[in-house]
Amino acid sequence: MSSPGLIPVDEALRRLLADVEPIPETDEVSLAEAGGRVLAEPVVAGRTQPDFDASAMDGYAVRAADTLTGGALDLIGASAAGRAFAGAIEPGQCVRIFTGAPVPTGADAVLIQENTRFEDGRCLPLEPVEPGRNIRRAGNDFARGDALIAAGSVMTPGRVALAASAGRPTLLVRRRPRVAVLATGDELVLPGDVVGPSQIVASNSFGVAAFARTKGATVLDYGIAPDDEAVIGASLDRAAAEGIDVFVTIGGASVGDHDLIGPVLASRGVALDFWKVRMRPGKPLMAGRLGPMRILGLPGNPASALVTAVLFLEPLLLCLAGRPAASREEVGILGADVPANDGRQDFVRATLSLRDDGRIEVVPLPRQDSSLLSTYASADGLLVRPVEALPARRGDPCRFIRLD
Ligand SMILES: Nc1nc2c(c(=O)[nH]1)N[C@H]1C(S)=C(S)[C@@H](COP(=O)(O)OP(=O)(O)OC[C@H]3O[C@@H](n4cnc5c(N)ncnc54)[C@H](O)[C@@H]3O)O[C@H]1N2
Ligand code: MOO
Repeated sequence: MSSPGLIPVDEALRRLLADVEPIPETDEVSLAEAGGRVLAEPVVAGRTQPDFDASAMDGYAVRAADTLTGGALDLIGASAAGRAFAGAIEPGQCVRIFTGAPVPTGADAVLIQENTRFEDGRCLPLEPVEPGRNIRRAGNDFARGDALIAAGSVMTPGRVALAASAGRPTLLVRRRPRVAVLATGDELVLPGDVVGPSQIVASNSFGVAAFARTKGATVLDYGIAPDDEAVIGASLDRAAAEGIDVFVTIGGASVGDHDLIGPVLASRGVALDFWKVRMRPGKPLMAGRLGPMRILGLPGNPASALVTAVLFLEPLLLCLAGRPAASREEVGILGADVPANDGRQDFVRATLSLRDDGRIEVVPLPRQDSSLLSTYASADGLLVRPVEALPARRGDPCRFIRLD
């Protein structure tokens, strides 16, 4: 079955991301706040690590040649992390040393304590060590001036620690994309409010906002607008005035008499990049821009709003943050037979589990109606069924996207 007038998911994504520029503004943040942020400058080492030869083990700093003779060594002092031994080791001497401590002058190896016997104040090496053994050379990790982390990198925990080690208390990162979320619909009330006849509790904006935050955005909740063009329009104007990068509306994206997002955007002269995508759920998805502000009109059905957020809002946020928006599709194994697909690319809510052979088994959940939040919330991923896919059997390879 063909679906005229709908554009393929890939094409919609291409149009959405066509000329997105990374947000140029930056924030200076402390290291404590830097995790997950995108670096706006390279991190260059302001120091050398370690900046002295350091012991990698607890034991004795020795002259390696002295351990070949089998004779006992005189203990002349100790070197601990933070408290170096001030003197130098002469032939026949050793210094007690601990992991991370500076290796004393004259020593060229560290003998681990398990390979020694201590008798009458003297240390007897039980086996020889070669020069350099158990010593971390100065500059082994990095040297002052080394380029450590490139601009545009996401600050993973390891990179935050590296920046700390390089001596940086703060970092320049790209400003987070600012997202405003507006729920629309006369039927909506806030969670906790009295639900009148024919009303429902607004849920999607909370899910979409939580999602956008986990993807690095600052999110403003614009609340609920009734099905009223003036109110929705005022919200759009507010977003433009507040410097919002992505204005996300939920609901009112379809063709009914009360679906007003399209008319409101038209009234502000917004040319839509696309409307209606060849996908399920999420067909009535619209995208446009008002000046520099991107607008994503997500469909109102809960699973449709959340799936389109995963497929479109996430890559848009990544691009705005200057991060590559690579495909998140992975290969798994079908855990159940699935029927042939029609003309819309299907994103089937599914559970994922690790099989004994290390592959991921993807099992579609039984009820796929796009109004079902209970199904969405118990899904670990989305089974991706291409347009017009043939029936597939349990055990066949398949593609899926993880939900996190
Ligand atoms: N004649 C047609 N009707 C519909 C079509 C179509 O192509 N032709 N598409 C259907 C599809 S697919 C979807 S998805 C929905 C989406 O329509 P809207 O974006 O206009 O969404 P609404 O009508 O406003 O709401 C749909 C549904 O979702 C509930 N909703 C809305 N907002 C929220 C919210 N923030 N939290 C929780 N639930 C929400 C709303 O009450 C409705 O039940 O249109 C189909 N119709
Ligand atoms: O695609 Mo609608 O998004 O099927 O419910």
